[in-house]
Amino acid sequence: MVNSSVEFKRFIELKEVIVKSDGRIILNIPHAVIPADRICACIGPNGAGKTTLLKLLDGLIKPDSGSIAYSTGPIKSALVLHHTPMIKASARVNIAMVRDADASISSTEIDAVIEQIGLRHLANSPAHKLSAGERQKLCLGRAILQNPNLVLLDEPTANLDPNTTEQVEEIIRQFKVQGSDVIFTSHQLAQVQRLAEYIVFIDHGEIKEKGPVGPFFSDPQTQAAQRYLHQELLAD
Ligand SMILES: Nc1ncnc2c1ncn2[C@@H]1O[C@H](COP(=O)(O)OP(=O)(O)OP(=O)(O)O)[C@@H](O)[C@H]1O
Repeated sequence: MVNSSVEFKRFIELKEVIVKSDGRIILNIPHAVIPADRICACIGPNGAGKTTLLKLLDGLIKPDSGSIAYSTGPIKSALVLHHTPMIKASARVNIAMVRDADASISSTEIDAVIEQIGLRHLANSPAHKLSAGERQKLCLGRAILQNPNLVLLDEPTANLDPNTTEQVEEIIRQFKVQGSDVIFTSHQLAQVQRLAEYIVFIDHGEIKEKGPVGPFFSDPQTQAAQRYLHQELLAD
């Protein structure tokens, strides 16, 4: 397993991390270095602990024990989860809610982001009536406006059609271009191969394998990863 931080310009180091829920260990990471300087995909079976890892990296949850440190020191992250609730107001108002945390965000910036995510024609429509794909774009727009060092995306294109998936993938690439590091989860292996440069494979709350995308797909080292890839490819 590649575990050296030397090869990464920016990375996140987890040490002796344990996360429990109702007394059950749901994440157990004795030591891991996750690169932040390249688009990283966190994959693994349902219930493996991927979302929990994203929440942990965001600081939304704290580990029961252990530490998480960013090589650059404290950073600003933005987490985009599934099914983010919308308030009963326009898409624009929902996007502009990021001002609650950062009043310096201007109307011009908000308009530019609405344009970037392709929602200009829906800016005044009620956000709670948006489709799943439009809603996801809105959430990504909020994340863009937060100008994070690290953006964490939980299954960003789950249930989206191919065209919307492509649009959302382009928004994700733009995060990188605009200087945000990206870690996302996905069950879509073709997407992972399109977008990611590095894989973190989680199974039963443990990082079983990690490394560059190509070797992971062509020659997975652990039985767990081999089994997962085999099953997912059958499901595709
Ligand atoms: N708030 C919670 N309370 C109780 N258990 C939780 C909670 N959040 C997660 N879990 C449990 O932790 C485990 C890991 O969940 P997590 O959502 O991180 O998995 P995942 O890999 O993202 O799964 P999926 O691919 O299905 O989204 C699961 O067994 C889940 O039931």
